[in-house]
Formats: sequence, C-alpha cells, structure tokens
Amino acid sequence: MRGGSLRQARWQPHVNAVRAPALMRDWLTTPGSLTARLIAHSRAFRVQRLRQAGALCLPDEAQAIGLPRPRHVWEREVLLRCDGRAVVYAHTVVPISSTATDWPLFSALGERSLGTTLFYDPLVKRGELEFARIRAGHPLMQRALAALGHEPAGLAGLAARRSHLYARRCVYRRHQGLLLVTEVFLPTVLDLVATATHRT
Ligand SMILES: C=C(O[C@@H]1C=C(C(=O)O)C=C[C@H]1O)C(=O)O
Repeated sequence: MRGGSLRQARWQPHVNAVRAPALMRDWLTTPGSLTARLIAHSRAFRVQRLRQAGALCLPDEAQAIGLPRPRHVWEREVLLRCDGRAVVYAHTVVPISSTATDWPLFSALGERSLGTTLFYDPLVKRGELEFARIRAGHPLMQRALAALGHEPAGLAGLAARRSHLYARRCVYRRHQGLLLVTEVFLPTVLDLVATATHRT
C-alpha cells in the first residue's frame, strides 16, 4: 500500500480533498441516507455489526465531538454489505459519561441500519459532511482491513466522509444525543454502479 502513514486524517469540508474519481466523489457526497442509496443499487443489503461497546474514541474524533482528548465513548462498527460484498466500513461514536454501560439507541439497533432509524426522524439533524483519505496506519484503515480479512490490491488509501447526527430524541441523561458517523468507502462501492448499470 502506498502513501504516508497517518494516525490522523486531514478532514476537509470539500470532497476534492479526497482526490477520488468522479464516481467515488458522487458516492461520497450522497445526500440523505447512504443506506437508502445502497439499497437502491443492490438486490440484498445487510448491516453486519462488528462491534458495539464502550471504547476510547480515535484521536481525530475527539475534537470533532467536543472532547479535549480521546475519552470514553459508545462505539458502533459495521460493514455495509450489498449482495454479499462489503462496500462501506462505518464507525459511529457517541460521547457518553464514563459510568454509562449502554446507549439505548444502539442496544436496540442490532443489525438494522442507523440510517433507517435516524434519518426519518424529524428531530434528527445532520451536520456538514467532511472528507478525507484514510491511509495506512490510520486506525480506521486497520479496522476496515481487519473486518474485510484481506487488503484490496493496489490500495492507496480509502476515501471517507463523516458528519454529526444530532438526535434530540436520544438525549439520555447527560448524553447530548450527538453522534459522529464516519463512513469509509471500499473500492467495491464502484462495482455497484457498474452492476446496476448492467442490470438496467
Ligand atoms: C447514517 C447512515 O447509517 C448507515 C448505517 C450505519 C450503522 O448501521 O451503524 C452507520 C453508518 C451509515 O452508513 C446512513 O444510512 O446514511
């Protein structure tokens, strides 16, 4: 894999920061629910839940969720699969109090998509999208590759986006209902369009 080793990505407000082909930029800037778009481009969509537990947030997530340094958060990791193929690795963190042992929304979610749960709730607001290229050495690259079980050939970093979701309905004790959702797009997402085009 080429490219420097970055434990922290440089998150930018414009998709050009990712330097990805037009098709990938189109997916990265998908407005609304990514789940809905993936469902529209595949016969079978599945959320594969990898992990859901308390954790230390990643160094480049702390500031984004208003923490002075990596602190205890509630973390959810999933692979989004279309027709069996993993196309997105997603990492969601929620700042919680260090004594919290659960975050009700997550525990009820299971393998339903966060998107279908939150995006249709008028009380949920989405913040601006940020974009970055995740390179070797970044924790999210390591986790995505571990989840995949292999390293796609010729990988020169992965395009990613993140945004805040503010779920007012989820304000629970002192948890202000803020989620940071990071989606790392795997190269396989581009095959979806080719397959879908072939189908039409
Ligand atoms: C926010 C969305 O939910 C998707 C599903 C996720 C999950 O179930 O953990 C996480 C990130 C998203 O890719 C969406 O569909 O846009």
